[in-house]
Amino acid sequence: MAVIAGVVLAGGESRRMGSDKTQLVFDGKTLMARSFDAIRPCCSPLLAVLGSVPRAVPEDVCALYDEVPGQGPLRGLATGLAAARARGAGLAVVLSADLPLITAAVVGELLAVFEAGPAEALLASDRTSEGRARAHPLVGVYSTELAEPAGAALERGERAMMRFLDSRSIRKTQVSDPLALSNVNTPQQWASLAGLRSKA
Ligand SMILES: Nc1nc2c(ncn2[C@@H]2O[C@H](COP(=O)(O)OP(=O)(O)OP(=O)(O)O)[C@@H](O)[C@H]2O)c(=O)[nH]1
Repeated sequence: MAVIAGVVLAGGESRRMGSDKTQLVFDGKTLMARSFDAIRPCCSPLLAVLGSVPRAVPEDVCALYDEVPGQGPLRGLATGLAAARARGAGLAVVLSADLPLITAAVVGELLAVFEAGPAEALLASDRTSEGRARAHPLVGVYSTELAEPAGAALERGERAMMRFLDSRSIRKTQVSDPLALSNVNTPQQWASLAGLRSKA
């Protein structure tokens, strides 16, 4: 069976949140743990890509550190894909660690769509309130062969993940549960999510 790694990027600084958002607890679990719960059914090995600072990771997860810290999610992606490839994985599901509503069902959908028409990456997408398609690069399936071009782009000074991805062969797909793609960046977003929950 093909090896599909599960990679969670969790090396950010959470400046807008003001405290480490990967360790915020939603429904009894940290956001980092929730991302791993979503990929665990389909993926092994499980890798957490931290920046340079150690963080708690689930027991079955291998913690890695960015090859060069402080360069943002594109470096986390390059580090995670290189480590996944070194462990024999041709593909990796890549998630951020700030997705309170992410589900294994969405991850399963992405893998099924990827297999139906492979590309270098398949990104989940939803629609903005103006109806424009919006891709979520940190909810996606990636060929681990992108590790090298991502590293080369970083060497050239590129930091913007979407600019790098737009230069590659990528596909986007709308998922059936767009709320699952909501990520939290600020205390206001976190509070409104908690409000949503208390109404449920
Ligand atoms: N490994 C790694 N992950 C990162 C890095 N920067 C951000 N991430 C992760 O990528 C995801 C999206 O991060 P952002 O919200 O864009 O950045 P952040 O640094 O966490 O937050 P801000 O400081 O508010 O921008 C989160 O899961 C972060 O933990 C990085 O330099 N390395």
